[in-house]
Amino acid sequence: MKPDELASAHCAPRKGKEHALGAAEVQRYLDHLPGWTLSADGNGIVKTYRFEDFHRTMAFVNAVAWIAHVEDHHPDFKVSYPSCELHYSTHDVGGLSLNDFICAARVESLIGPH
Ligand SMILES: C[C@H](O)[C@H](O)[C@H]1CNC2=NC(N)=NC(=O)C2=N1
Repeated sequence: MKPDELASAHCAPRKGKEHALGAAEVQRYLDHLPGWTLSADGNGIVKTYRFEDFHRTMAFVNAVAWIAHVEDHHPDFKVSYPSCELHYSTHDVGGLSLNDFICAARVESLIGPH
């Protein structure tokens, strides 16, 4: 999939090692997702979003939760008063799949320029 197609794609059940993305493909997608980086263990992608106050942070958390519900793909959240760290990884492949990048791209579209 081309990186600019991620935000309009939908997650699909992806289970098993054959759906794990290789390092080159991971880097190609990360290059199109500003602020997203590989997690320390290399099995996930992370980004911290910053907000003016708790209300805005929680509005973001709820919007991302809706994406998770619709796409049936679920991030870990680390929530503080002015920030939310998102962590996407695909447990079913033991690493990164296309689903992680689709959701990250959808969050980027949701939040707009920042
Ligand atoms: C059946 C269902 O699609 C799977 O259990 C989904 C649900 N949400 C998921 N979320 C994440 N982050 N990783 C998964 O492997 C995963 N699997």
